[in-house]
Amino acid sequence: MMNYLPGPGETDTGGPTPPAIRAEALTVLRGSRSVLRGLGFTVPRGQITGLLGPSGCGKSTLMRAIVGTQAKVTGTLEVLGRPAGHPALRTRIGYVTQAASVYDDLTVRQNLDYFAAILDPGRAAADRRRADVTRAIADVDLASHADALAGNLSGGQRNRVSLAVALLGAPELLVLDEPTVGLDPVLRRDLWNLFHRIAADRGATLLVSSHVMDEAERCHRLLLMREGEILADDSPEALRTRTGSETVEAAFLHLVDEAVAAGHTKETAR
Ligand SMILES: Nc1ncnc2c1ncn2[C@@H]1O[C@H](COP(=O)(O)OP(=O)(O)OP(=O)(O)O)[C@@H](O)[C@H]1O
Repeated sequence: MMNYLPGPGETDTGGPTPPAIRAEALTVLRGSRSVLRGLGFTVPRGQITGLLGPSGCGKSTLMRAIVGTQAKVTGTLEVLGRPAGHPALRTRIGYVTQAASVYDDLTVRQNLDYFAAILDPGRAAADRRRADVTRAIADVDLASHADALAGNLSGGQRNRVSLAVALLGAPELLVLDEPTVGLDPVLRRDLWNLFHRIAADRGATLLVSSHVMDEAERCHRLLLMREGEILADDSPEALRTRTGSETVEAAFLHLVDEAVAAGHTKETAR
């Protein structure tokens, strides 16, 4: 079951702009296991939403469902007003997986030229492509390495090339799967500053996963996950206040304890 709503620029329903993402009773099977179970949440436009939770809780699976590459998805999942995976969404979403997707035998600029040519083909678009590539390289602060072979870059620099590829075409929604993993504190800070610039300057929506709880404090909103379910969908401040916690990490642990206690109560009542 996938609902359909017209996107911007299409036959208008006259209603308000839909959220960047809306899920209702969203379930995903991997093999025969239910790895996402009845999720319901919305992701607002123009903000950074953090998707946080321990390893294996289903963050990557949820991101794959959102970008339309995950099989066995049931329930409602709308992205920018369209059902997830709709062909019209391809150029409106940028997706960065955990493994950097770059060609080692091409330079940074050649990598971007290649992906730009797929996104925006044809001779007539050559000037636009060149400008787009130069902007994306500058956005991720790699102008000084534009002519370096990707294979000679550090892990953090390669991650930034992947991010630059996702920024081509100025997508409305960026889905970034653990983009800061393995980066040193300075690079992590710089990348988060870049995410905020992208949201503020372009009004883009960012969904960023992490299992490092201190990154939660950098997000406008949080989706906290555990074992295939959403534990909380709120701002960091509201979460801390609601749970009487000093940090989002403490709030998360508080919510886990609550969920475990509720589970025990249910078991005992049976
Ligand atoms: N190809 C697969 N086939 C079957 N089950 C899978 C497959 N890939 C992942 N899973 C299972 O789905 C669940 C969710 O995995 P997922 O990769 O979405 O978690 P995650 O929160 O992104 O983890 P991490 O932070 O370690 O990347 C896990 O229990 C995992 O074992």
